[in-house]
Amino acid sequence: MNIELEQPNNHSTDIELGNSNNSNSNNGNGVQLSFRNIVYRVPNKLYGKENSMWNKIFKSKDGQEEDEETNTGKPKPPLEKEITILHGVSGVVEPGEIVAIMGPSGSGKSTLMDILAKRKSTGTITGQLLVNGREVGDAYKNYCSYVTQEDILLPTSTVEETLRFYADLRLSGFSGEEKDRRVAEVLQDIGLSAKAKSKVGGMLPGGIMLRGLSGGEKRRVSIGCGLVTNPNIIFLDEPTSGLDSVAALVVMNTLTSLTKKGVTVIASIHQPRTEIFSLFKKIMVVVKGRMIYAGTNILDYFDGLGYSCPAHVNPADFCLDSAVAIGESSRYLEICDKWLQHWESEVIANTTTPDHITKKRKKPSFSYQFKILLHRSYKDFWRNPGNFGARSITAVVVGLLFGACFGGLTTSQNDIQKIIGVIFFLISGLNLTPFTSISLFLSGRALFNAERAAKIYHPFPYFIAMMLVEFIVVFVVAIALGGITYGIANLRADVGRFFFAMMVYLFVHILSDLCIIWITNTTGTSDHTFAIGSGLSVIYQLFAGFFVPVQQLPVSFGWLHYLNPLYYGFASVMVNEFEDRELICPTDGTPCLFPNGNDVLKYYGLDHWTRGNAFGVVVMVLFTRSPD
Ligand SMILES: Nc1ncnc2c1ncn2[C@@H]1O[C@H](COP(=O)(O)OP(=O)(O)OP(=O)(O)O)[C@@H](O)[C@H]1O
Repeated sequence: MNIELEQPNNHSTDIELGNSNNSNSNNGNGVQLSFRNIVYRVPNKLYGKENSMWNKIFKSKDGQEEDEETNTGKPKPPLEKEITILHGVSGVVEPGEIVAIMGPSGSGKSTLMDILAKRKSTGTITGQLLVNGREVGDAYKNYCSYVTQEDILLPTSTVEETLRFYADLRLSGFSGEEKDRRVAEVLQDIGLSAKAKSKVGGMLPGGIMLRGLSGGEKRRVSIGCGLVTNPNIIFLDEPTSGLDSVAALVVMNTLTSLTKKGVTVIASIHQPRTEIFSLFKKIMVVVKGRMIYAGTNILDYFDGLGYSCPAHVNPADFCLDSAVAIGESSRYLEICDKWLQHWESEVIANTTTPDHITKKRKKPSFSYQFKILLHRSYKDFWRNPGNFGARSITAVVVGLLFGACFGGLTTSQNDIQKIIGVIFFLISGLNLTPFTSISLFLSGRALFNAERAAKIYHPFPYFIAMMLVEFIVVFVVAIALGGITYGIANLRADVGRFFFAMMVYLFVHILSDLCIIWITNTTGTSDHTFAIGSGLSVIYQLFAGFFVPVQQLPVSFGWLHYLNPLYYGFASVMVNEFEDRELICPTDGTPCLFPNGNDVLKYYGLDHWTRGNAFGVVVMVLFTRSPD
């Protein structure tokens, strides 16, 4: 990212967020947001390819490039290294104003809003972004909140808990009572005091539907999350999209009531109905990355350009249609220039800068973030027992089935292959179980991404809290599956060796779980996670040393087993089971293949391992992978 917002003459401000004393009221102190000459460019990914393609097509036979002047008449294509998305956009939003950013699809509304909310992390941005006439640097985010189009909320939390979570993480330094009071105020602001104890609801990971709030109510909870910090400006990406007309109007009334408390509301909208359109005090129209109007009387302005709104036509529809028509007309640039001149000569001249306010916000410590995140994860875990239930019941059933197949094994030669089989299939089963949680990890990822975009916590405490709760399931699954099978299969009867085997199974399971979490977070889709994860598992199992002892693997890729954590898990449990163990030889004169467990280890190429060394590698792999 390359942000080059120009510094105005005024110096950057020291910012101080109200402490507990001003938590009761909303700011009362709206802020003026002005942006000047915002230009946004992104690299043109097609630049290189397009260049060579056009060169091939339009090079004449003698190697000269052709253009308008040559006999083909075809113009040379514009081969710019960067695409300009916004071309010098300027505007002012006054304190307590409610502003709609409109424009045809792809005109740059979301881009402009992301830049105004300082959420753009790619491309080059130039221009000025001023709060009450001053540049406020990194502290800008203390002034504003951003509400995304999707309501990504934790379904198992109540409305009150959701807001309290934001209050805990964003109102550092406030006492518990002050946070409660702030949450109560926000509940009132969004009109959901009566639903404070209702669960948000929605589709739980695994497909169970939890009954909860309506779409409009969820949208208001999302707005509430943004209001907890008492922001001066709130940005909303299409706040009414996806809602029925009544719910959309309720959301808009909520936003309008905020402006009466001094909050500045800026929303991108598509085609609102007339009642909603009329609630916006100012309309900004962006067409092809340029502002063509920003003001309170759009219909008159368009009328002056020759676009008159017919009677009984939704003015929002009319504005959008006119914007499209302007974008396609030959007068487009002329109209943009006209607006620019008007902006420079009249709007800037008549704009006064309100008094400056200061805001400062303390960040909660990592340990406090961890505490809050752990508390929420723990509650979510118990309120959504489906995944835990399914995974632990499956572990018990599979353990019993393993027991049925491998029950009551002895150390006779006939049972040795079965002992090795049960050891391998336990490792393999624990490697595959995390696949049942892909949807759980994916929903966690969506929530994490949304909350991280709002920068309410650091990923590290989130990851540790999430893993600690996940550890409960992993522990139960590993011990249930491993313990039941170990007991019924009558593996080596030694308390120390039993606990050692359980430890290895637990670590192999944690490692496999982390692997699936990592793939889920990287790919972001269940299909890709399943494809990559299952491919990896097959390779891991193939090279674990069970199907083909490692010394018998082809030399060219036999080394792969060194990279395979399942191999080390398998090796440590095998050594645990067989080292220095007398095995029963046949008495009928049949040759005795493995008179001692050490012979089994030798046959499988595991005789150079101690159980501690092999387990040590599993632990090492776990700790080198966990930061992922
Ligand atoms: N990082 C980027 N790289 C390349 N193109 C981009 C990038 N960001 C935005 N654009 C392009 O800029 C244009 C404006 O995008 P933007 O999402 O702001 O439009 P919009 O007006 O919000 O559209 P819609 O109403 O359909 O959401 C689009 O053509 C988009 O493809």
